[in-house]
Amino acid sequence: MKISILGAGSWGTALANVLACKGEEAWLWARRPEIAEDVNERSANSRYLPGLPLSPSLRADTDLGRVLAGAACVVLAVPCQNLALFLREHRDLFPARIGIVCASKGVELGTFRTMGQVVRDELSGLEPRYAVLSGPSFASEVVANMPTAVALSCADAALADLVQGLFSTESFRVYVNNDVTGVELGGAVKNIMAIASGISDGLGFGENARAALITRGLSEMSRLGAAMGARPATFMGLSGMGDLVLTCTGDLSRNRQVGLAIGRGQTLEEVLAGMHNVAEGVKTTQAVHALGVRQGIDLPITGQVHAVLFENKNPAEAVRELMTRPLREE
Ligand SMILES: NC(=O)c1ccc[n+]([C@@H]2O[C@H](COP(=O)([O-])OP(=O)(O)OC[C@H]3O[C@@H](n4cnc5c(N)ncnc54)[C@H](O)[C@@H]3O)[C@@H](O)[C@H]2O)c1
Ligand SMILES: O=P(O)(O)OC[C@H](O)CO
Repeated sequence: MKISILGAGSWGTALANVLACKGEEAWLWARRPEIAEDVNERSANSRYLPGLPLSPSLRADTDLGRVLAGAACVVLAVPCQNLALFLREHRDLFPARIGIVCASKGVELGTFRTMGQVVRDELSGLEPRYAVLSGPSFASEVVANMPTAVALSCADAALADLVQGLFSTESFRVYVNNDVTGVELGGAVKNIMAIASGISDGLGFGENARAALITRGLSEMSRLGAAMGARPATFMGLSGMGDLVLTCTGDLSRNRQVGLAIGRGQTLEEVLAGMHNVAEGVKTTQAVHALGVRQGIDLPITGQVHAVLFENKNPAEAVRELMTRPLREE
């Protein structure tokens, strides 16, 4: 069975490699020819996963038509803010009723669309079947075959079964649920909390502060989710609490690294200028903050991260304001 993975950054490559290692026919679409060449000739993606050998059977190609032709299933690993345009430009290449597995985590700026909504809108008429794969999963650990568990959410039980079986290995365990909105929002909001946690650590605050941010971040994520129709229990799972803990504490998180640098005194522009990977939490902070304001949902940590990133607020002052808000019940 042919599976096409679109986006040859860290995560698309890692997921394609899981499939290739299992003997599945995984075709990775790369925007840049030098990445396709690195994968095909050296079984490596030195730009995004330096020092990590990939399966010799993994194939990459820059021709999207060739990658998509005859695919049984398509995995999307393109950054969230670029996904709509990408799908719009290439929609003619997508087969009707194709199974889509979105692996990107974020909310679209300006429209507040989750990636499921983006896929539905941009591929309307083609009736794609949609699933989202999310959870605590650093790409480099997945490529190194370290144990990882993720959530796959899908309203279509047949597609859920197929994708769960396709991706599951001894070191990559896939759990299934059908709360697509909950899984998507968990994956998006945890990136904002990872920036918050990085800022706190960068300021020199301790483990108490980080634990508070994780716990109150979970509450914030659940509040937003409830307003958007997600199930509260979903946020206690891998795509909520699991990913929140990983990215708020794990230094492999790019979002946490953005926060750390800002807490230590760099500006957002300086941090982003020095990164070649996407930190989805930056734009998702703008999107979720605006969504919260519009819908009247109380999102205090998101609001303070937004103020630090985009309103020039001093990070220490942001922490002080969070600590001195009106007292309330937990
Ligand atoms: N890296 C991880 O550990 C990890 C794990 C889980 C989920 N994710 C999610 O996966 C998504 C992709 O992240 P990543 O880590 O692979 O990012 P990355 O920065 O490593 O790579 C991004 C990839 O997207 C491509 N790209 C950028 N703009 C594009 C466009 N306009 N059209 C087509 N392709 C474009 C780049 O060429 C690159 O191949 C993000 O939403 C991220 O949150 C990442
Ligand atoms: O590096 P980050 O912060 O984008 O996090 C990567 C994954 O989302 C972790 O599950």
